[in-house]
Amino acid sequence: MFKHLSFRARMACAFGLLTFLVLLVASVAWGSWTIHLLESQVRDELQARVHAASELIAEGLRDRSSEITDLSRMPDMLLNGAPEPDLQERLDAKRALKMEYAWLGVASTDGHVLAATRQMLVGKDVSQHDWFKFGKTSTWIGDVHEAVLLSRLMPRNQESEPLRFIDIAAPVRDTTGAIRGVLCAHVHWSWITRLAESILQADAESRQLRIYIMDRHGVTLYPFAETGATSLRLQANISNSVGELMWADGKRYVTGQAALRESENQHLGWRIVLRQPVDVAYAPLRAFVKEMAAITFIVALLAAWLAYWIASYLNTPIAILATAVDRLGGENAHVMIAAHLPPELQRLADAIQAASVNLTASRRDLLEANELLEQRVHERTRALALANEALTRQAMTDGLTRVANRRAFDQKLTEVHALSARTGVAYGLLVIDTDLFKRVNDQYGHQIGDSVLVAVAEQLVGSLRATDFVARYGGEEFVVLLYSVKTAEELLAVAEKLRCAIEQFTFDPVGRVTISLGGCLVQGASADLRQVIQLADGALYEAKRQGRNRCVIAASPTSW
Ligand SMILES: Nc1nc2c(ncn2[C@@H]2O[C@H](COP(=O)(O)OP(=O)(O)OP(=O)(O)O)[C@@H](O)[C@H]2O)c(=O)[nH]1
Repeated sequence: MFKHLSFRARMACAFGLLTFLVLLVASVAWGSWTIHLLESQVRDELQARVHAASELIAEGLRDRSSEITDLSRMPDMLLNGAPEPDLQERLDAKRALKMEYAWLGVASTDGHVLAATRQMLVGKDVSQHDWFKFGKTSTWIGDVHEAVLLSRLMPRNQESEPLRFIDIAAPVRDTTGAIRGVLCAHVHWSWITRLAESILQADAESRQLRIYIMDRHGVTLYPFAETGATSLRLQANISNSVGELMWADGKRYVTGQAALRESENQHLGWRIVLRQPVDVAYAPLRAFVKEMAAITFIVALLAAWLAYWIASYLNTPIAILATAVDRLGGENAHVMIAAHLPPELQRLADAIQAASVNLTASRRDLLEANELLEQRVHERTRALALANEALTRQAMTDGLTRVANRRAFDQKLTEVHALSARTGVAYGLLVIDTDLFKRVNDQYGHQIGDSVLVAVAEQLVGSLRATDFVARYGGEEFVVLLYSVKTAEELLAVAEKLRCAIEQFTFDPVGRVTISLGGCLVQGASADLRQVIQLADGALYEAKRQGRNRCVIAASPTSW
């Protein structure tokens, strides 16, 4: 898949992947840490609040308990079993001062109310009430309960909810320490719940924060709507805890709980519980995760661009080297790498430049060698041509007289005859025989005979125009082709000229030598070659017959 990618693309992919992985790991680690931190903040806040509520209620109960204890120790509250005269006013004053007191009263040792705020329940028998039973021995705080006797006598703030109290009772003793009665205060349950609610801020509803007061068995005491329900299994051994718990409604809540701090005479076992739905509590986390994903995406884009830029930057020197290597294969292999490169690549660049210099030198040498070779080939070819020409000339030249031989004559005659046949221009043919040459040989020897033949050839050539053709036909016979003659008379004149030239030449040591000539004027179209030769030979024969050293021109074949 990657093998077709360029080096730059591969590096960009590698850098991009690496950056992406680093980002992924970093964002996961950072995200996990931040989520853990935010979760801890949510839990810590819940725990702090529920702890504050617990402390508020504990402090309130302790203060009320102290107040009732102090009040019960008022000297001479019950004189000889009867309330002192202004006890009624004192109880009313206390209630007026602390509105959480619903009712304050003092009962005799036989359980009859002797004095009470607004004289409510005075004379009533309370001997069966817990507060009376337990209050006779020490200060006692009772669990929440609905109003029994007072329910019809006292106004209710919330019609939907029954009047509920907690009781605080303390023994009333005389100066000897003997029990004279029991002082009891009914404290509004709503005062407790307000203390609990007070730790919730204005945004509690929007954040769906809800506070509970539960007894030691997890039965809900507050809020009223869930009173008696067991909404949550409490963790009995954990006085202060916070965590995500499944509630009875099947939903998960971040739940903080704190056991009520109690004094010796207090055995309520309440737990204050504060809960918030998990999805609401961790909503900021979801927002955070979205923001983080967006930031990671943007950073990944930037990283991808950065990776491409780095890949391009790193690839630049390699691209320069690759271009230089490409140029090595070009016509001009001379490479100059001027870029500033890292040391490792600079070594490579130096090697390429050195290779370029060597290559250039090698090419120059090769070029020179080629030129030299071409020159030699040319010279050899020329020499061969000359040799061929010489061979051809040799093959066409008579070895003794250096004029053309019979083969050359046959070839020339064929060409001339054909040309004449085509153009209609006549040519002349002379056949020349050295007279009585046998005697020369016999008398002077063959070598002298040869020199005579050579001299005859020279005289013939010297007497003719350069354009005329002289050949040795064989033995002591020569032939001449003449292109410039147009009539038999002209041909005869040339023949006579040749005859005279030989006749007048002195052949050393032979002296005079004569030749006989037979000739004919030919128009190529009028006869074939064989006829032309026979005609000239016939004329020569006639010249011999007439006594030698003479010229005979045969009649032209056209006239036949
Ligand atoms: N030295 C020499 N002699 C040659 C050569 N070719 C031919 N001869 C001689 O030339 C002579 C020709 O003799 P013949 O044919 O009898 O004719 P002739 O003696 O010239 O007499 P006519 O032709 O009748 O005038 C012969 O003796 C040949 O041997 C040659 O190349 N060199």
